[in-house]
Amino acid sequence: MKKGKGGDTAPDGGRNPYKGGGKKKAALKASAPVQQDDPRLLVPGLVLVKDFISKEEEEQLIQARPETADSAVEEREWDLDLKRKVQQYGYRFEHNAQNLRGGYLGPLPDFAQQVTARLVSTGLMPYEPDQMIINHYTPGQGIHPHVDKTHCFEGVVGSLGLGSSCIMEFKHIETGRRVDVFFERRTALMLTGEARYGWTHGISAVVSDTWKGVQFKRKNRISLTWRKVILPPAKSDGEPRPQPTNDDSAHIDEQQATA
Ligand SMILES: O=C(O)CCC(=O)C(=O)O
Ligand SMILES: [Fe+2]
Repeated sequence: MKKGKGGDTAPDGGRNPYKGGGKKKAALKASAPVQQDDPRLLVPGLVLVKDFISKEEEEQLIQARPETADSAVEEREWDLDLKRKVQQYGYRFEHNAQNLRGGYLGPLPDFAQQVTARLVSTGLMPYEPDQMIINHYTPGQGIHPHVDKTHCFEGVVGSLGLGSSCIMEFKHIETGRRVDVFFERRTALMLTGEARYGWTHGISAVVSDTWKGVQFKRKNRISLTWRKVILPPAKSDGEPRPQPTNDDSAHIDEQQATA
């Protein structure tokens, strides 16, 4: 897999096209299956791949999460600062400061290696991700509407939902138009292009979701989110020193820093 800056290997992999220097939009991969209502049309750049992993893989990932993992998996404390439990791998994003000054925590974990590789080999992720966040939600927990920080992360962000379905709410930043998307468990949800930069996404803090008249009770839900960080050039000692510029004022979270 060719490494490099976003945009050189895949559709919409580049920097924020809303800030100039945008890359031309390319067609979505023909092979990517899409769920009901074709959300690509409603939220351009949104890609949903149903059954991206099998039920067995889902179970393995849930069991392998670090709090229950054997010694092969790096022990990692859950970060309880937010209203949901969070763990991070790769580069650490500081939720309070909204930057990458948390430094490098090490490679992405082995237990997620297979699914990470699949994201890349299928072309969904146009580069090797070097940051992964695990969110753990109990019923009634969610995530505020936000745009994943554009000064910290490249143009494609991928999430995989485990254990529970939910509704992800998209809101167009300029028009306020809202689109709800049923985010089924085992589905890979990719934010590219306009979906990445022009819309917020969030999950309501509710105990059940109603989709097409059917009520879905929330269960414990774990999501894995892969991103590639935007790093400044390494310092002379060879240690990468994340020093993102704070050019993201147009894309702040609606309510608080969450992503
Ligand atoms: O839980 C999810 O599916 C979404 C997580 C998310 O948006 C994020 O961590 O930025
Ligand atoms: Fe996000």
